[in-house]
Amino acid sequence: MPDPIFERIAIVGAGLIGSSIARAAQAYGAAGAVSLYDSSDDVRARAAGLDLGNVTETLAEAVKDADCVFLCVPVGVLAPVSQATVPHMKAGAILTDVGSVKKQAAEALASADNGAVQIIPGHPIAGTEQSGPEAGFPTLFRDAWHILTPQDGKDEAYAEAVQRLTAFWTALGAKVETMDPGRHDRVLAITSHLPHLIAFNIVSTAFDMETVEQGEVVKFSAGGFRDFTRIAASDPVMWRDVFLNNKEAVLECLGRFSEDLAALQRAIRWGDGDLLMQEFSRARTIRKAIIDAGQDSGAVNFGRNRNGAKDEA
Ligand SMILES: NC(=O)c1ccc[n+]([C@@H]2O[C@H](COP(=O)([O-])OP(=O)(O)OC[C@H]3O[C@@H](n4cnc5c(N)ncnc54)[C@H](O)[C@@H]3O)[C@@H](O)[C@H]2O)c1
Ligand SMILES: O=C(O)C(=O)C[C@]1(C(=O)O)C=C[C@@H](O)C=C1
Repeated sequence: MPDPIFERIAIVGAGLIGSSIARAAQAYGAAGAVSLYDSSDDVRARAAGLDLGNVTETLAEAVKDADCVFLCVPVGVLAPVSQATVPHMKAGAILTDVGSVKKQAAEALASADNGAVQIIPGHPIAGTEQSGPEAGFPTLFRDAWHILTPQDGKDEAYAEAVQRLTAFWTALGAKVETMDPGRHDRVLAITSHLPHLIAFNIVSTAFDMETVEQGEVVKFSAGGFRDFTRIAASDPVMWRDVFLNNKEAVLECLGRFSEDLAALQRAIRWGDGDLLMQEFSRARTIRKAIIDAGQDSGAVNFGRNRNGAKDEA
């Protein structure tokens, strides 16, 4: 095994993402030691039985000797968790996060800046609909993008910290790219946030229709609907926080989406088969381009199963 990138890392929030980082860091030798803390007594007890690293009873204990601290909590609590974490960190250590929204995360982490730690927000574009410490797996980040949104106008020590964090995620199998947080939030609004909103909504509509159709919606649910229910099974707290903290970009996408949906509705009403053909063919081309990009560069991470295998075109 190569030398670890960090002697010790700390993970705050031992759920799907936190436990996957712990597993991957150990499996690929990217960290010499791993400490974990979670505010839930139940999660701490479960994590302690999973061989993820040293599960501590306090936040301070977990982060005090860490070279890099990963905040893996819902984005709504990033500010208070950062403020509770930074005073216990070593000088020069890195504070990063995995939040699905980046403008708000950058502000939340910066609110705890004491001038002694290196703050580098981040987001792995990899996940599943599961939550909790049992749901994590070491190959989650393999071939997936990891986006870092470093702060502007920093010194050489900061650039070195960004390089080290990049090396860590690369060791976990991810492809690292840096981006402006606002741009990240606009891109993710259409590729991740809106699809989740649509899934939550369609499942909710089906739930209401279940009563009208006397239990036959669930009984005869077909493949397309089942795929939506997987996404809609995602953690409600995480997604509430995503929408509340990426409001502007999501509302912008939703406006355009509603207009395009209305055009399809109109085409169905007026029997405009040409328009339907045109739109559906375009969508098929996009799906093919995504699959081809994934095969060429290994950079697209979707439809990943727990074993890390990709889905088929
Ligand atoms: N689930 C995904 O697919 C995915 C993908 C990429 C990024 N993310 C981001 O990762 C973060 C974590 O998501 P997850 O899916 O691992 O969720 P999860 O529910 O599996 O884990 C979150 C953990 O954080 C803990 N927690 C909550 N508040 C805390 C606090 N104040 N102090 C310490 N621990 C606290 C919870 O007890 C829980 O165990 C979120 O910010 C989410 O946006 C999720
Ligand atoms: O595969 C899934 O279940 C996911 O929803 C993962 C997914 C995504 O939308 O692609 C969800 C949220 C993230 O912040 C990153 C990845």
